[in-house]
Amino acid sequence: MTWNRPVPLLGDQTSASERAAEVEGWAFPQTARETFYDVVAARRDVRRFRPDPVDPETVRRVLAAAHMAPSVGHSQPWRFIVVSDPATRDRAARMADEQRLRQARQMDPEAGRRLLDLQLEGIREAPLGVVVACDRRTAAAGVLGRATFPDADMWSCACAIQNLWLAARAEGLGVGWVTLFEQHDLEALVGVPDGVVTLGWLCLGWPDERPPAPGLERAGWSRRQPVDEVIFAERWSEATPAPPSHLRAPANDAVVGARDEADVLLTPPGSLGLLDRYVDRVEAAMQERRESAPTGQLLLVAGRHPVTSHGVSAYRESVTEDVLAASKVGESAGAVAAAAAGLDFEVVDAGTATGDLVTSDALSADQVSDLIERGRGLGAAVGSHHVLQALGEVGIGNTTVAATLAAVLLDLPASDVVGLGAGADTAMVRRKTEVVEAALARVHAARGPGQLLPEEALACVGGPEFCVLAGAVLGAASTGAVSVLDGLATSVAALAAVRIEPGAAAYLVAGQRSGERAHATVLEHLGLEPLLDLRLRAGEGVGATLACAMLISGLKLRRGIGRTAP
Ligand SMILES: O=C(O)c1ccc[n+]([C@@H]2O[C@H](COP(=O)([O-])O)[C@@H](O)[C@H]2O)c1
Ligand SMILES: Cc1cc2nc[nH]c2cc1C
Repeated sequence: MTWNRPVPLLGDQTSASERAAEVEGWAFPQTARETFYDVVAARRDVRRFRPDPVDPETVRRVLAAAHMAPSVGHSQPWRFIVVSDPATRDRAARMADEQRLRQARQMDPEAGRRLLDLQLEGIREAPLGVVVACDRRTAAAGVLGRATFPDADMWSCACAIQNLWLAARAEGLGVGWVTLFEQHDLEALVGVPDGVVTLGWLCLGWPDERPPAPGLERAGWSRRQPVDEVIFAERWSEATPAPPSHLRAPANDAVVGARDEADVLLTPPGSLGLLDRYVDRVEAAMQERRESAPTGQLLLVAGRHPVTSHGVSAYRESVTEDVLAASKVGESAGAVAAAAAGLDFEVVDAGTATGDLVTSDALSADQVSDLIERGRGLGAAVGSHHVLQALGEVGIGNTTVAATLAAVLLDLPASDVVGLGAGADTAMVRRKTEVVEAALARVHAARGPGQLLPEEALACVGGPEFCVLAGAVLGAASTGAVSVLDGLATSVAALAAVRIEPGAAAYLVAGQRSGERAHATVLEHLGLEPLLDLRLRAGEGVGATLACAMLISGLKLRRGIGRTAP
């Protein structure tokens, strides 16, 4: 049965099939595009103006274009103070002249003379001045996008200036941007309050020069760099090259194909929220693998840790052996969870670390590379049968190891990474923190400052299951299979894997966020939002398995929901 596509009454009414049929359908006609590029190429910093007035309607069109500029978090922080009073323009011109003389004095005589030759009379001549101001009184943290780039509001105002400039050029008006002011002088001149800053003075009027090339270029101050000198491929060209990643994310057409496929369902696009985003990821992987049935396997990896001698776990080490044995007969939590979710199950003993982190490295470099290789083989084997690899671990004491590894990989203090593990009390948390601090101090003393390579971190403060799990992520990704992470330990292992091969990040799903302290931070660094948040601390891949069941339901929804006509 094919249903009518529910066309939304709001927003974008195009369908995925329309967009796919004509990817260039958003372009303007050829002549309009040519005109646009002509305007961009012909924009000049104009310094000489005719005294003729500018029609207020034209000024308004130009300012409205400025107001159409992009702004961070749609904050529209710009304000345009339009100055026509000749007395104010005179005072601004005098201030700029003063700065020009002051700067010329500090330059070598030749450059100074050329600065003095520069035309600044535009401030007096142009009938209008526009002081562009940025209202910065909203806290950066309150604006989407400014918490991380606090100056993005100023850049938004610069975008507005560029819009104004291009619109003015199209109208035949000239604009000259003058920043030869002391900030506070200009701000006082037009009376802006505290917390509002100016981006300079724009002279606006009919031009009395029509320069074919930039004035500073003609005056020999500078030249337009060839465009190829400012475009780098992939990375800054002076930087040392990143380690090559052999892994590739699913091709763009697979990712877009997965989304397009979802667009024709009889449900609002993206209605499954975060689950939809992860289903897109798995669908893209399945398209590349030319697979139609979503199946998965839980890989449960066990490890043993001499750090337990420091009293960091509420349980005896023998629990690890019990869980291993129970797994073999299908009675561990992980084994039962896998069966309940319809996943295949494999348990692997990765062995015992040889050091306690505090007095010696957990593993040798050779052990680490052997264990990673072993993991690669296991992950690739899972990937040869299944698109989903749920990851789990068991290892009494390994939350202390996971915390230390997270601290080393992310440069965090012990207090930010130590958690309750399988059931620590306050005294044990204190002891765990001291152990992590001691391990970090040993690493810093032995290796000095600077980041360790992921393999070095695994050797210094890792453990066998962490190496095997990191390898399993890489091995699965190499076959195009997606790894579903469980608690802190599997996530830290995935972080190490992504440090080894950045391409692996596209093949990860955060199954859950556990109660372990550092888990949220590690997931943030992986750029992953957790599907579930149940305060689990079961380990053994129980959370990953629950998330896999949900992913498989999501994939089945995708396949089962009725299709609509394009
Ligand atoms: O997955 C988690 O976030 C998680 C949180 C707390 C404990 N665990 C499990 O408990 C064990 C480690 O806890 P601990 O206190 O001995 O470090 C290990 O076998 C994990 O599978 C797991
Ligand atoms: C019983 C038990 C089972 C576990 N499975 C993973 N970690 C564990 C810790 C304990 C204590």
